[in-house]
Amino acid sequence: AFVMESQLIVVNLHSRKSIKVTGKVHSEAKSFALNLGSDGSNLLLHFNPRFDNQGDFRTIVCNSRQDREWGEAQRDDRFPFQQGEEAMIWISFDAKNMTVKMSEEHEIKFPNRLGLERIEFLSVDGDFKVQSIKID
Ligand SMILES: CCCO[C@@H]1O[C@H](CO)[C@@H](O[C@@H]2O[C@H](CO)[C@H](O)[C@H](OCc3cn(Cc4ccccc4)nn3)[C@H]2O)[C@H](O)[C@H]1NC(C)=O
Repeated sequence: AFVMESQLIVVNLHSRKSIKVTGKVHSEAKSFALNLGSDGSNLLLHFNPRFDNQGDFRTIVCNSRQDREWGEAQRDDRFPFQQGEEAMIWISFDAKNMTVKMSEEHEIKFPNRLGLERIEFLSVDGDFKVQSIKID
C-alpha cells in the first residue's frame, strides 16, 4: 500500500505570479490533492483529481477551506490525468479567481473565496510524486 505522505512546500506567491507543479501520477492512483493557501486550515484551493475515490470517478473536485470548514465543492469531469503518467499543473490567481491550467485547451476557474493576495502554503497529498515546482 502507498504510504500517504504529505509533501509540504512553503512558497511565497503573490497574486501576480503563477506556480507550475510537475510530477508523476502513481500507476494505481485513486486520488491526489494540491492544497494552496495560508495554512492547512485556510485554503484558497484544494485541487483534488479523483480517479476512483469517495464515489467520484475521473472527476476533479475543487474546494476552499476557511478555519478548517470546507466550502461548496465544485466538480469538473473533464479529466486530463492518466495513471502512471506525468502531469503539469499551472496555478495562477488574482483577487477574484484561481485559474488551474492543465494543458493548452484545459483550464478550470475557481472563485478566490478567501480573497487572499498571497499564498504561503502548498501541500501535495496522495498518489502524485512532485518532480518540480516553478514560480514565475
Ligand atoms: C454524498 C454524501 C457524502 O458526500 C461526500 O462527503 C465527503 C466528506 O465531506 C466529501 O469528501 C471530502 O471532500 C473535500 C473537498 O470538498 C475534501 O476532498 C475531503 O478530503 C480532505 C482530505 C485531504 N486529505 C489528504 C489526501 C488527499 C488526497 C489523497 C490522499 C490524501 N485527506 N482528507 C474529502 O473527504 C465528498 O467529496 C462528498 N462527495 C460528494 C459526491 O458530494
